[in-house]
Amino acid sequence: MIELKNITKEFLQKNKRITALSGVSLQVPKGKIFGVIGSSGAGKSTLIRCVNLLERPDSGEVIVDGLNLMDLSSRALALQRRQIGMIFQHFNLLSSKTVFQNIAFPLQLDNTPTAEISKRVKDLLQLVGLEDKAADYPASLSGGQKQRVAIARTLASNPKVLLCDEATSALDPATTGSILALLKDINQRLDITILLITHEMDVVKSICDQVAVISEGKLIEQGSVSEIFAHPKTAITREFIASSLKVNIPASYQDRLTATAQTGKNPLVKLEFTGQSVDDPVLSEVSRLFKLDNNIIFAQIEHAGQVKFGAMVIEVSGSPEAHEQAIAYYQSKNIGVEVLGYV
Ligand SMILES: Nc1ncnc2c1ncn2[C@@H]1O[C@H](COP(=O)(O)OP(=O)(O)OP(=O)(O)O)[C@@H](O)[C@H]1O
Repeated sequence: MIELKNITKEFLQKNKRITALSGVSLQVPKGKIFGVIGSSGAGKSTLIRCVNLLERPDSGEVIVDGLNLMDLSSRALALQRRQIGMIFQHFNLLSSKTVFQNIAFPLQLDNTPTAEISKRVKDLLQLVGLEDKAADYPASLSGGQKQRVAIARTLASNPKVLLCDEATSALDPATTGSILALLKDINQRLDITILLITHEMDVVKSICDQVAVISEGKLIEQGSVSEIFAHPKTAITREFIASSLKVNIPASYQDRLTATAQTGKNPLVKLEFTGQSVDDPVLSEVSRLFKLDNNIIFAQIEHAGQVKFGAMVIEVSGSPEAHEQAIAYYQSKNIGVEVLGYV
């Protein structure tokens, strides 16, 4: 549905050339959700804005639904852009118009008959769960509600493609979750292809089928989400994956934690499960084999695609020899092990 071929884009900043995108190629199959993740300044916004030619690449091809947008006249491009919806981090709603009027706006521009507009807006309000907000103004809505209005407004033109420019970055985690669920619902129910950019691996993990990692204007890795989580090839990708795991040691343990072993203290061990880790019941195996006990202090195990990954912090009792053996055992199963200290 979307294909970028060898896109290059440079900007001039104070007489200096900045390469925002260099040789970027990607394909988003129809009906899929494709995420592009990267840190600040990596080129994400430039990339997504190239898809509807809000930013015109210096070279390369932008093909959407079989049409090379770079070849189109401005009239033909304007028509084609209606097939490509876009939502933004800061919603971009018209503050002087009600929720209803905001959603109706693209339909009015299209000269849609009033009765049809009324029906379509009602259906869209229902789809995004805002039936009771039709007469409200954006200022009285929460961030999540504003983004729902923006999504409804974009869907009013029946786009085939939805571009999401950091659509959840201004929202709290719970609201982020509900907007991502709405995007997934729209993708499945209306068969809309979604390309999103984000700096959060959580977003990728929760709704994307495929992901590309962008760094300094280049796509350094891309593949299915489970492939990338299972076999990250670059340090940057590994960092993004690690950033979606937030290991949390309770204060009562934190207070007692010492860097060196002491009599009467047990090691506090962090285990990291990645796509390479063997999927065995390792805690009970270790306990049986080496006669030690594991007390789980913290655990976050998740699934992305078919891959299990996550982290766990355990307090391990038993002899020092048993601890050594357990650590070697975990390592043999490709589980990352780190002794955080002693408690
Ligand atoms: N209109 C512009 N004029 C000059 N330089 C620009 C312009 N737009 C982007 N750039 C530069 O291109 C590079 C990529 O910027 P871009 O906004 O695409 O990155 P990003 O990954 O979206 O970053 P962020 O997450 O901070 O928004 C940066 O060095 C930026 O300063």
